[in-house]
Formats: sequence, C-alpha cells, structure tokens
Amino acid sequence: MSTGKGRERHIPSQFNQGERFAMKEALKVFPTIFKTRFIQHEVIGEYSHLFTVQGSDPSLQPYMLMAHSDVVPAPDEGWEVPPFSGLEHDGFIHGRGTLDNKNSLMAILQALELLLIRNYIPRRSFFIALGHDEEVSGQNGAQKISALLQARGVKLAFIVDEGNFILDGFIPYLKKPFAMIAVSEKGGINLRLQVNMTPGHSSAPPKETSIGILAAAISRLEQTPLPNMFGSGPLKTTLQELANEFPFPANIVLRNLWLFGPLVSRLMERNYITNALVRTTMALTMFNAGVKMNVIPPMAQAIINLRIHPAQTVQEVLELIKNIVADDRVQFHVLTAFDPLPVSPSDHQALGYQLLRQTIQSIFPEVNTIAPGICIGNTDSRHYTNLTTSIYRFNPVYLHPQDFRSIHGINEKISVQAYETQVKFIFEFIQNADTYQEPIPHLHEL
Ligand SMILES: CCCCCCCC/C=C\CCCCCCCC(=O)N[C@@H](CCC(N)=O)C(=O)O
Ligand SMILES: [Zn+2]
Ligand SMILES: [Zn+2]
Repeated sequence: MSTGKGRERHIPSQFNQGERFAMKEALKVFPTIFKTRFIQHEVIGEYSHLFTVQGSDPSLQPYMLMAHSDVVPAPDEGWEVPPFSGLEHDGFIHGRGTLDNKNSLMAILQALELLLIRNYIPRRSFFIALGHDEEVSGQNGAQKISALLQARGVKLAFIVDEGNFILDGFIPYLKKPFAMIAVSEKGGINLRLQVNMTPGHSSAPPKETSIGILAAAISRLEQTPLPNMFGSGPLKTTLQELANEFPFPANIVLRNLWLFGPLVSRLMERNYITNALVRTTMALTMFNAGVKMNVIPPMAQAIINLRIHPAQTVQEVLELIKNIVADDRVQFHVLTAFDPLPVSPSDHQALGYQLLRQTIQSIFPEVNTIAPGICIGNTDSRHYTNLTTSIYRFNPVYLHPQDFRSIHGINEKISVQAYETQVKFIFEFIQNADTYQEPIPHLHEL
C-alpha cells in the first residue's frame, strides 16, 4: 500500500545501540512526546491517558492505538523472579504485565518518541488510549475516553488493541507461526451463584448444606460443556486461510470443512485453548462459603466467568446454565454481561486490517499466513463500538502455548528482542497509516 505521491522520506526503523539501550531501560517519561506542539495529553478517569496526535492532513480520518497499564494480581509463589521486579535476565524482561499489556503501552509510546526524535510529523491524526482498569471492565478508563471522544464528534477509521498475536505451536501438525488478527471477541458474563440456608449447630447437620448444594450445582456445570458451535463465527475463515500451511491430508480436511467440520470440531475441543474457540466456556473462578468450623454455613457463593461464543447471546447462555443447574435453591445474580462483539471487516478495502497485514509482512517476512479470527479474551476496545465498526485486536508479538499460560498466570515475560520488534512494528505501522487510502464504510451483518 503506497503512502501516496509526494510522501516525505520513509523513516527507516533502525535504532542505534544507545536508543536500544534507552528503549529497554525507558521507565522514565517520554520527553519528546510531552513537548511536541501537535500532541495533546489528557488524563481521564484519574488514571487513564489519552494522547491526541494531530496530523498535517485533517481530511484523513483518525485511528486509535490502545493499551492498558493495569494488571491482574501476581502472588510471588511459583515465579522465577518477583513478579513486580521487572528483572531482566537471560534476554527476557520478567514480570506481570510484560505480555498483558504493559509491553504494548510502552512500545506505543516508545515508537512515537523515536519517530518524533527523527522529526516525524504524521499526516493522519491518531489517538493513543491507555486505560487503567481494563482488567476490571474498563468502566472508568476506556468507557470514559470513548464517551469523551463521542461528545467531541470523533469517528475513527479503525482501532488496534491487544487481543491476539503471532501464534506459534498452538495447532498440531502446524509447524509455522501465523498471525491471527482478532476481528471480534467473545461476549462475557460474570455470574454469581448463591445458596442461602438457616445456620445451625454442626453437630446435627441437615442432609445437605449450602456448600454441598452449590458444589453439586457447580459440578454439574463442569461436567456439562455448553454446545460445540463450530461452523458459525470467524473460525471457519481462520482455518480455511490456514489450510495451505498444513501438510496433506490436513490441508484437504481444512479445505473441505463442509464434510470434515464435525471431525475438526472434535479435535479442537480436546485442547483447552482451541476448545475456547468452538464453544462458550465456563470457569469457576471464586468460591466463598462458611463462617466457622462448627456452624452450618448460612450462605455459599460461587462466581462463574463465562466467555460467550459469537453464535450465542447472554440470554441464551443464561437459560442453558439454569437448565444444567436445575435446582431452585440456587440463586443467580448477573454481575456483568455483554454479548459477543460484531465482526470487523477484513476484506481488501478494510484499511486497518490491510495496514496490519502490510506491516506484519514487512516486519515478520517469515509469517506466511495472516488470518482473521476471534479473541477468546475481552478487551477495552469493546467500549469503542460507537466510534468505529473496525476494531482489530492484535499485538505483534510471538505467542507460544506456554506464554499463553503465563498471561494471568505465573512467569509472564517478554524477550528484549520481542519487545524491540514490537516497537519497530508500531514505528512502521504509524508511518504506513499515513496512506491517503480511506476506509470504506462497513455495515455489520445483523
Ligand atoms: C486456530 C488457532 C488457535 C488460536 C489459539 C488462541 C490463542 C489465544 C491467544 C490470545 C488470547 C489472549 C487474550 C489476551 C487479551 C485478553 C486481555 C484480558 O485479560 N482481558 C480481560 C478483561 C476483563 C474484563 N472485565 O474486561 C479478560 O479477558 O479477562
Ligand atoms: Zn490485557
Ligand atoms: Zn489481562
């Protein structure tokens, strides 16, 4: 994709040793960003940051780069190094947030800083939205930034946020890495199940206690996976795009999912990560009950975190859950819920998707396949559907299954080289976005 006639020189993404050292050590502010006249910085919701980078051509529709600064907790147990030490050793930077999602926040700011140092002036305006509460729904960060931009009449050409990666080693027989750009994300429900009972002396217990009733209900849920929805949603497109990367006969199977779909869906549900692509998943994440060792528990509570497949809705899933529990003593409280997100365009006219493709091909020439897919997690970008129909969840970082397990898990880390490459990608992407090509309006399928 050309950047158009008369484009000032393209700034090569080569960084000298000093810059690379500074990149790695850059825990200080980015001085050039904060003193550049065409960049406005605002703090939103007390701890989120919005940068408006004004381009030289106001006729070009702006886009947005997103990341978040907050992280989930990380107890020391199991970590090779203290999870908040940021320790660097063996070529890795260790710590909570190095993949989810401080790497992106720092890489975006670092790339912009390096561009500004080279006297870069963007043609296309863009926003940088850095949320502070993504891990707890984004209501005080992203949601407020979205409302502010809407009040200002902003419409975005596209958004790039976290959510998927260059995947390597997730599928048996697929030896090559491939980039999956998430064009949608699953819906979500945080559901509280609760059983209340009259407390009493444990020396004369009832046949069942609140804990026993709730535990039995939870066990029924864990033993009853929700329906396999393979065949609806972006997954088939993902697999068909991947077919060429597979050896015979897997490539024939993937090119004929009309016939082999049931086989492929069974194979995908065997692995806990690919299983998350074919169905709505349920995870029992919290269980609280009991007050004393010799008191019949008056109340038992459990929290189930559900991620809804694109072919289902919140209401449908709640009905399925209630039918599996099938016990009137169990009360249901929906704490948070949202439907699966609309599918963003990935055709040749989809500007954001094509810019990602172009930059992936430039920075990762070894990655032959770039496919649209779905994000099995949730992101702050869901708060911006009022500003654009083109939301892409993709971080230009290789992810292996063991890396995925470290996200919200233990020993999260990113290699220095992967971080430098992420900076390089964003450095190039921002310049590639200066193309004169404009997005074609996209209407979501109903
Ligand atoms: C066919 C190919 C196989 C593909 C395998 C997919 C591998 C999974 C790759 C990436 C998924 C990681 C998800 C990262 C984004 C999620 C960020 C996050 O943790 N968000 C929170 C938000 C919580 C909230 N309340 O909004 C979350 O999802 O819990
Ligand atoms: Zn995240
Ligand atoms: Zn997270």
